[in-house]
Formats: sequence, structure tokens, C-alpha cells
Amino acid sequence: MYHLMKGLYLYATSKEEYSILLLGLDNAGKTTLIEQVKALPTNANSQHHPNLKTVPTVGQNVSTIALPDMYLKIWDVGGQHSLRGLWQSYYSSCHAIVFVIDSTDVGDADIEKTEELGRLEECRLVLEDVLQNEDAEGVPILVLANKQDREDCVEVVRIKEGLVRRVFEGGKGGSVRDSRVLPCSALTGTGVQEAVDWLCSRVRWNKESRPPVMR
Ligand SMILES: Nc1nc2c(ncn2[C@@H]2O[C@H](COP(=O)(O)OP(=O)(O)OP(=O)(O)O)[C@@H](O)[C@H]2O)c(=O)[nH]1
Ligand SMILES: [Mg+2]
Repeated sequence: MYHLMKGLYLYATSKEEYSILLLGLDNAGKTTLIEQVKALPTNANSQHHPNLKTVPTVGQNVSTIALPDMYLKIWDVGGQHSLRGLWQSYYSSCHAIVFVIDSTDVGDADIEKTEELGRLEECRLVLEDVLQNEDAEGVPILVLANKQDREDCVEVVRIKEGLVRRVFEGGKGGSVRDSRVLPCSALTGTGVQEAVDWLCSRVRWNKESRPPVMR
């Protein structure tokens, strides 16, 4: 009887937990983004005061966000060149990937143009690498055009058409998967709730292929 009651209690109180992997070049805004996600009012452990004074991540930050109907365990890993080799060890256990782009550092975001400003080519190669990795196959990907608060940013539609769509549809685009490109500012928090809403709906949608952990 005790075991039955305990089982029922655990069933009634447990929630699904999904792991979200934050990727992108160094300085893209991943750690700033995680600070804003932690401060969202829908997070039961909301701290309300995001720490926006970040330093380059060496290693990883992990935060669990308690939403009303699920936990999101968010893995923020360093984007510096020397740290990108570590990314692949997270692929097999993640439920969604967020690829953060600094919208002020991708030239005019058109990969078909030969002259290039900023880190467009580096960004393209890194995104292709993620899409081609077998362990990340079928994982939903949200591309965030970050730093949209800055006047010198490239607008989201250009990042979507000139970079993301071309990479996804190109030879190195990997398998078909659920994806979306959204604008945001991790600094001001604009677009962060929309990003989390998209992630929640897509990890659930994909849960037969990548089941959540019950917690
Ligand atoms: N204007 C503006 N600045 C931002 C935004 N997001 C991040 N930044 C700034 O960009 C710099 C890098 O931000 P981080 O969040 O540390 O970048 P990261 O992607 O975690 O970098 P790594 O840890 O090296 O991979 C910081 O100075 C942030 O304040 C944004 O949306 N707008
Ligand atoms: Mg960081």
C-alpha cells in the first residue's frame, strides 16, 4: 500500500524535464540569454535580477528552469574556438538546440556574396557542423538572431534568408528537422519568452524520438 501511495504521489508531483543546449560563437550572447531565461516570470525559481555582466564561458553553466508544466535544463557551453570540440558530448542527451547569432557580427548575412564582413563565414561553418553531427540528428533547432536592440544589427529576415535557410537547404544542412529563426535581445529580454514558448512546444512534439526525463 505504501509503495502504491508513494508511486501515485510521485506520478502526481513529477514533471517532464527536457535539456536545451545553447550553442553559438563566443560573444554571441548565450550566457546573457540564460540569465534572462532564469528571470522570466514563468520560472518558479525566478530570481528577477538577471546578471548581465557576463564573462566568456570556459566550461559550462547549467540552470534548471521550473515552468508550470515542465522543467527546462539549460546547458550553456563556451563558444570559443578551443571549446567547440566539447559540444558534441552534449548532443545525444539534448532535446533541443538553440543556436545564438550575434546579429551585429555577420556582415550583411548573405553567404552567397564573396566579400564578407564580421564572422559570417565562421558562423556558417559552425552551424553546418552542428547540423551534420549524427548525434544531433532530428533535434529541433531554434536560431536566435540576437542583439536586435543594437542599431547596427542585421534584421532577422536577412539572417533567415541569407544565412540560415541557405545552410539548412545546402548540401551540409543535415537531415530534415524542426527549426525556427526568431529575433531577440538577450540584453533587454525582448523575444526571450517567445523563444522559450517555441522550445517548449517543439520538445513536446518530438518527445517520442527523444523522451524527457521524469523528475
Ligand atoms: N547589445 C547587446 N549586447 C548583448 C546582447 N547579448 C549579449 N550581449 C553582450 O555581448 C557580450 C557577450 O555576451 P555573452 O552572453 O557573455 O556571450 P557568450 O555567447 O556567452 O560568449 P562565450 O561564453 O564566450 O561563448 C557581452 O558584453 C554582453 O553584454 C544583446 O542582446 N544586445
Ligand atoms: Mg558564455
